[in-house]
Amino acid sequence: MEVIRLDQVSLLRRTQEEFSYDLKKTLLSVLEGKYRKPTKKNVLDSIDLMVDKGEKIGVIGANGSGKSTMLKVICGILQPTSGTVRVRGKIAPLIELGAGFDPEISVMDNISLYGVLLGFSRAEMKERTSSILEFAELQDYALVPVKALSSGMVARLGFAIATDIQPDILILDEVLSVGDESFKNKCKKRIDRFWDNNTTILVVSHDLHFIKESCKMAIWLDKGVIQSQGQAQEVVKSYLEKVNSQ
Ligand SMILES: Nc1ncnc2c1ncn2[C@@H]1O[C@H](COP(=O)(O)OP(=O)(O)OP(=O)(O)O)[C@@H](O)[C@H]1O
Repeated sequence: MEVIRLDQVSLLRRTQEEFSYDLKKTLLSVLEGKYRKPTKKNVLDSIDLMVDKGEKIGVIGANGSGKSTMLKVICGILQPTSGTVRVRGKIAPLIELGAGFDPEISVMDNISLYGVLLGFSRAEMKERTSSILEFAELQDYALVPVKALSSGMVARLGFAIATDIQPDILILDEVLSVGDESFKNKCKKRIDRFWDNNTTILVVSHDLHFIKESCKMAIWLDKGVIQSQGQAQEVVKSYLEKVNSQ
């Protein structure tokens, strides 16, 4: 059964020049005749993708090739400029952990808020609050505003909420670097459990050995275009051939 489908998905983003827009610099460059109109670039270009339930897919490619952007489009964090995205089931986006938190309200209230963003009801989140606090090891911080937590604690909380129950789809960006060593081990164990079950997993990584060993399928993105997709062993092989020939 198909759980993710992208049809002709493209996403335009402003280039860095426009991003760091500076009026004084712009005026000067106009006066000096050096002004260049800022451009937009296709960060994702006509992506077609179909993912079946339970598949484990590695996403590889050079820096800036659009891997994280594609995952964010699948999670609904970014809207494509054109094309359609269809996702069936509950997604746990382990990407930009805690980005949806409200720093002014308490850890407990953020658990409800974040859970609702992920598609769970408030009543459901209330029942799960204690197990989430326990996993995040933040029981003593339940009533503290999130702005008073360290960044590692925020990431731990985000991870604990998103993975409290087994998601249908797990989105992982890079090897998890959440919290300290002992917390990392705890996260790894939880993810390994999802890996053994029927969860659909998409993982971005530069660790090609890990992708070959852990994922059956892989996608190679190059400048926003899918260069190749198929068996992980084959895709990694052709990616390495291209890299080594440069
Ligand atoms: N907030 C942003 N505003 C404008 N452009 C962005 C933004 N975030 C990323 N980009 C651009 O989108 C392109 C793809 O970035 P993305 O982060 O998806 O690449 P990536 O393949 O995940 O790279 P990496 O391996 O370095 O993590 C890059 O050219 C980057 O400069």
